[in-house]
Formats: sequence, structure tokens, C-alpha cells
Amino acid sequence: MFVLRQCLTLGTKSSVRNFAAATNLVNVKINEDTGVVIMELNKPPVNSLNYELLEAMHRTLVKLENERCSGMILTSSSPNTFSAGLDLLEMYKPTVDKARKFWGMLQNTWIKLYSAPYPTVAAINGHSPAGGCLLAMSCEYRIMVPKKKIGLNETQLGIVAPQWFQDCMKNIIGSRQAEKALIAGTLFSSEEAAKIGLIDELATDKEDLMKKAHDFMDEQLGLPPLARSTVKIGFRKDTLNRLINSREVDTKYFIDFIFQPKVQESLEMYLQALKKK
Ligand SMILES: CCCCCCCC/C=C\CC(=O)SCCNC(=O)CCNC(=O)[C@H](O)C(C)(C)COP(=O)(O)OP(=O)(O)OC[C@H]1O[C@@H](n2cnc3c(N)ncnc32)[C@H](O)[C@@H]1OP(=O)(O)O
Repeated sequence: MFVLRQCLTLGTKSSVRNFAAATNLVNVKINEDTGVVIMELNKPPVNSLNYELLEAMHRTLVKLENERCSGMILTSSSPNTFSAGLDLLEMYKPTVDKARKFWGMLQNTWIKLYSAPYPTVAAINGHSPAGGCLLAMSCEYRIMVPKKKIGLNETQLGIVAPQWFQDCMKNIIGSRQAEKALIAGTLFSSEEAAKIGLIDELATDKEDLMKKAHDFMDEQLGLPPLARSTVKIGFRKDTLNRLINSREVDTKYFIDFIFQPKVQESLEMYLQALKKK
């Protein structure tokens, strides 16, 4: 059904293959008729967001914007997880340089995704904690399969969701609900997330998920693109500018925070618990 579209200079079939093969961490499929792109995160087993995956996503997002893609559906190739959030190994005993580079790429990727002029939908085919929830919240519309978990659970790990993560949640579910969820580090079931508006729609399974994502995209493609994107950016600019104007401070907070011995201890315990499961 999907073919590689040459007019988006993602190129000829072989150059697209090269583009994807540069990492293989992100699969990009383009519908020839509509110009809608499916970006599938492909870092088994759980799409933890390390520098390389973020860089692959960022590179793809830059390309999609430059080539005027008409819409993007973000999903994952994992059967159980959309994204497990930030790769904990990027925060556990890194060097300062490595941590700084990682955080910079996370900021770059979020800015590109949150400000994408084309419609974006998260087809959440599995668990989506922490940074995974951030990715989903950065899209315009969220659809999720049943019986999975989503939320900003950072507090439960002894870390803190940065201000811009918190802002994204506040913009979707409102200040009161966000404050409660962030303090507790709540992971909502898909069904609970639908109730509070963290996700927009529930799907029955992956097939239904992708159908619903395409239905949303079709509606959006019927709207005048410039008017659509102007309204979108109008809503998002304060949140974006808050980070854009304080990237260095935000990076310093991150570095100072994760290098605290107590935080390293929490990360170590959490990593061990994950391995023991
Ligand atoms: C003031 C400003 C301060 C700023 C401070 C820091 C800000 C940080 C911001 C965001 C933080 C994050 O995003 S932290 C990541 C949080 N993520 C989680 O809590 C999820 C952890 N993972 C899970 O709960 C589960 O893995 C899952 C529900 C997502 C999937 O479960 P499943 O049973 O399918 O898979 P496993 O648990 O067996 O995992 C498989 C494999 O993957 C490893 N793994 C899982 N998650 C991560 C991760 N986030 N990073 C690195 N590695 C991860 C897990 O250990 C298993 O490894 P092994 O196969 O080697 O055992």
C-alpha cells in the first residue's frame, strides 16, 4: 500500500533506503497519493530514546519539513511499547559532554516535532511512559490501543519532568489535573487517559489505530494548510519560546540534577529493578 514517494526528495527508492539505512532506527513510509508520512520508531525492544534514535528522528523531521510533507503519523514497530521514554543509560553515569549532547538533541527533536507545521498524530501502539508520553503529547492528536500505560512518571523514578514536559501536559489536560499527575508521577491506563483527555481516542487494536490515525489525517488535509498551521503555532508558541529562550539554563538544570549522587542512586536502583523483572 505504501510506496516511497520520489517527489519528496527523500529521493529515489534506493536513496530512501539509504536514508533509512543510515541508522535503521526510524522507518519512514510515504503515501504516494497523500504525501502523509508514517514515522515508525524502530529501536527494539522498547524504543528507549538515546542520542542516536533522537538524532535519527530529528534528521527525519528536518527533512519532512523541508520537503513539505503533508502530515505525519508517529508510531512504533514494537508490539508492546510506543516508547519507554529517555534511555536511562544516557543519564546513568554519563560524562558531562555526553549528557550535554544528549540533552541538546532531545531539545532539538522536541522543538521540531512540537512546531511541525503539518498535522501530526501519535498512533500509540503500546506503553508510553515519561519521554514516550512527551513524544505523544507533542503531536496534535493522540490515539491509543487499550490496556497500556501513558504518563509522566518521572517523580516515581526520583527525577523531575522538565518544565517543557510539564507545559505540554498542562496544555492538554489543564493545570489542576497536570499538577496532580506530575506530583504523583501517574501512569494512566489507556482508558483513564481517554477520560481525562490525555489521549483523544481509543482504538481497539493496531489496525484500528492506524485507520483512525488516517481518518484524522484526512480531515486535516481538507483544511487550508497555512490557516491550520498558523493557528497551531499560535497555540504552541509560548510553550516553545519558553524552552527556546532558555535552552542553556534548561541544559544546566539537567546536568546539575542528574549528577547528584542521590539521583544516580535512584537511577541505578530503577535500572536494576527493570533488569530483574
Ligand atoms: C530539573 C530538571 C531535571 C531533569 C531531570 C531528568 C529529566 C528526565 C526526563 C524524562 C525521563 C525519562 O523519560 S526516564 C525513562 C522513564 N521510563 C520508564 O520509566 C519506563 C521503563 N520501562 C518500562 O516500564 C518497561 O520497559 C515498559 C513498560 C516500557 C516495557 O515493558 P516490557 O516488559 O515490554 O519490557 P522490559 O521492561 O522487559 O524492557 C526490555 C528491556 O529494555 C530495557 N529498558 C526499558 N526501559 C528502558 C529505558 N527507559 N531506558 C533504557 N532501557 C530500558 C529493560 O531494562 C530491558 O532490558 P534487558 O532486556 O537488558 O533486561
